Amino acid sequence: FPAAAGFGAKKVDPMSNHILDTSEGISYLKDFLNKNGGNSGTKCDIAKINGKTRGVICTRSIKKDEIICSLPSSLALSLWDPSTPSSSPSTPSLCALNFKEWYLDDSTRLNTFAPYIGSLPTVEDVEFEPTPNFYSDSDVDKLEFPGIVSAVNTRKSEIDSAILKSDDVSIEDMKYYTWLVTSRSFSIRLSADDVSSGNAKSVRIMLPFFDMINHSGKSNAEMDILNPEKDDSTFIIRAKRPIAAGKEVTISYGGGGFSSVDLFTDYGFVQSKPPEELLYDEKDVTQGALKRQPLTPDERTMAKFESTEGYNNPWSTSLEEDVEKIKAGAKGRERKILEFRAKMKVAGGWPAGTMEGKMDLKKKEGGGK
Ligand SMILES: C[S@@+](CC[C@H](N)C(=O)[O-])C[C@H]1O[C@@H](n2cnc3c(N)ncnc32)[C@H](O)[C@@H]1O
Repeated sequence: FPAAAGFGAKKVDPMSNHILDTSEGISYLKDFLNKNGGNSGTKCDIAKINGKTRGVICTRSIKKDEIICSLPSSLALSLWDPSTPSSSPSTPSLCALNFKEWYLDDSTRLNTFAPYIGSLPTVEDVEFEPTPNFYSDSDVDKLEFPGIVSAVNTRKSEIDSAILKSDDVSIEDMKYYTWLVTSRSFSIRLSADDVSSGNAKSVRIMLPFFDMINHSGKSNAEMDILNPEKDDSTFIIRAKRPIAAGKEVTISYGGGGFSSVDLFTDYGFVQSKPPEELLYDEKDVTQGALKRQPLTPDERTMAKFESTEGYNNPWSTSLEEDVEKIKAGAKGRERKILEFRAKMKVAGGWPAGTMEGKMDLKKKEGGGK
C-alpha cells in the first residue's frame, strides 16, 4: 500500500528552512514600531530566507487581500519636501543629504528613530550589496550596455552635486547614504490630479520594516496607503494572493516597472538564472546567431557607427564566453558583471531590442537627439 501524499506523510515545519533574526537590533526595531502603532511582528517576521538573504516571511498563513503588516505615517521618514519647486528634482543623492541633515544631524529625530537608524545595514554588513556606482570606472566599462553605463555615471554625478551642497559630507558617506536611499526607500506619487496635469510630484520615504522585504517579479504582496489624504494615513503591505506560512513576502520594486538595469543601478542585484539555463533561453535560440558571434574590434567600431536599422552586435564577448566564466567560478563583482551581461544578451536588450541602448550609443557618438 503506497503512502499517499499528505496521508500519513510527515509534516514538515514550513519555518524550518529559515533562520529567524533574533538579534537585539531587530527586536528593538520591532518593539519600537509596535509600541508606536505599527504591526510588524504578528503575521510575519524577519529571517534569513533558506539560511541566505535576509527578508520577511509569513509566520502564519495569509488570505488574499489580508494586511500583512502596517505602519502609521508618523513612523515614516520623509526624505523630500513636496513643496520644493520642481526645478529642483529629487535625486536620490539630494534625498540622501536630507536623510543626513534631517535625521542624523538632528538630535531629536535621531533619538526618535534610533531603533530604525541603528538597524540599517552599514558597508561592513553582509546585507550591503554595492550598487555599480561603487565600482571603479574600468569595472563600469565592463558592463558595456550603454543604458547602465549612463545610469551609473548619472548617479555618480548626482552624488558629486549633492556633496557640493554640504560642507561636511565626504564622498564615501554620500555614496553610502545614496545607497540607503536607492536600495531602501519608497517613491510615492503624490496625487492622481498631478499626473493628469503633467505635474506629477513624487516624494521618497523610508518605511521601517517594509524595507526588509525583497523584490520578486512575481511578487505576492504590494505596498499601499490607507487614507492617503489624511494626516493619520497608514502604510500597509497587502497580500495579492494567499500566502502559506513559511513563505517569503515579496513586493515588486518600482511597482513592477523596474527593468534589470534599474534593479542593478538602484539595488545592486542581478536576478540571474543558473548559467546552464542562460544558454537555453527561448529568445536566445531565435536571436542567438547574432549574439553568439563576438565581433572583432574593427567590426565593433563599425557596428557602433551603423544606422539604427543596421545595428549589429556591439558586445565584446559572446554569451557563451560569459557563461563559461561564470561556470569556471567567477566570484563577487566579476560574477555580477558577467551575470548582468549574460542577462542582457539573453533578453536581447542590446542590440536586438530596446531603443534605449541605441539612443544612448548615438548620443555618445555625438549623433541622434
Ligand atoms: C529593500 S532591501 C530588502 C531587504 C534586504 N535583503 C536586507 O536584508 O536588508 C533591498 C536589498 O535586498 C536585496 N534584494 C532584494 N530583493 C532581491 C532579489 N530578488 N534578489 C537578490 N537580492 C535582493 C538587495 O541587496 C537589495 O539592495
